[in-house]
Amino acid sequence: MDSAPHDSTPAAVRLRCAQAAQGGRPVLRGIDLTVAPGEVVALLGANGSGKSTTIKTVIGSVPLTGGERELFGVPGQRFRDWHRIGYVPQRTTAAGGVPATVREVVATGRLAQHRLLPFRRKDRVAVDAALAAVGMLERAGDGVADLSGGQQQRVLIARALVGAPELLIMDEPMAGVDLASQQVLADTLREQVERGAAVLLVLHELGPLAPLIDRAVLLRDGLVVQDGPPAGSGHEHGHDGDHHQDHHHTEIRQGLLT
Ligand SMILES: Nc1ncnc2c1ncn2[C@@H]1O[C@H](COP(=O)(O)OP(=O)(O)OP(=O)(O)O)[C@@H](O)[C@H]1O
Repeated sequence: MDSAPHDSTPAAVRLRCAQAAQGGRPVLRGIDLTVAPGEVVALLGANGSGKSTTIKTVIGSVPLTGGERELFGVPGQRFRDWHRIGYVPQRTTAAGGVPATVREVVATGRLAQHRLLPFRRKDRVAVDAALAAVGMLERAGDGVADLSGGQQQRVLIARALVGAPELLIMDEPMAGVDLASQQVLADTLREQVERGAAVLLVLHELGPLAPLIDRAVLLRDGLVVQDGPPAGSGHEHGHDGDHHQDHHHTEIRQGLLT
């Protein structure tokens, strides 16, 4: 969890003064964001502050109207190595009525890997391993529509993990997830961090993931207003009794940002 990037190793994610609009209205007004290899960064902020839009500019589904984006040192427009990135969208976008089994959904996470060649044994092994990692192997043949919200979330995470990505991007992975699934997600994330993956995740509160977070980046109205170790992590600067120094830290500690 060394957050200091080596000079020769490009950041997994770099946004510089990123600007973006939603529905014709400016939403990001100049975001600077870096995720180093192996680093775990949480994006926090009130509803509408631009967290999801920031994630979407990183993966390219919302275009920048200004500023720059690099993935693994490559300008966003030229980046093609999508197998290096696992993405877990906000669950509402992938839920209801999908007529697919758990195994089929997770298998789509291998598409970038084998470039339209038929699935082979190692793909099947990878799918089973990802399902086992999130405790869903025994549900592999079930329809995703029959699962609880927390179980669906585990399936989406298995899909993102099945390609062993170097960068895992997750939008509110804990939202609407039961406690048992939250624990599975925290354990899964810890395993990814231990194998060296970088992680960028949107969170409403740090909650059970707090011990895994290297940096918390707080957004407000499309701007970064705080970027540093999460309060209470033991990494933060400052002195005991410095209560007045930074009320954003207090917001992060409380994890209540709305
Ligand atoms: N597809 C869209 N069309 C129009 N406006 C949008 C769209 N998506 C987001 N917005 C607006 O952009 C702003 C930022 O939204 P964004 O989803 O990035 O915020 P957020 O910080 O992720 O909040 P939340 O916690 O509610 O998801 C909000 O005002 C939102 O209403």
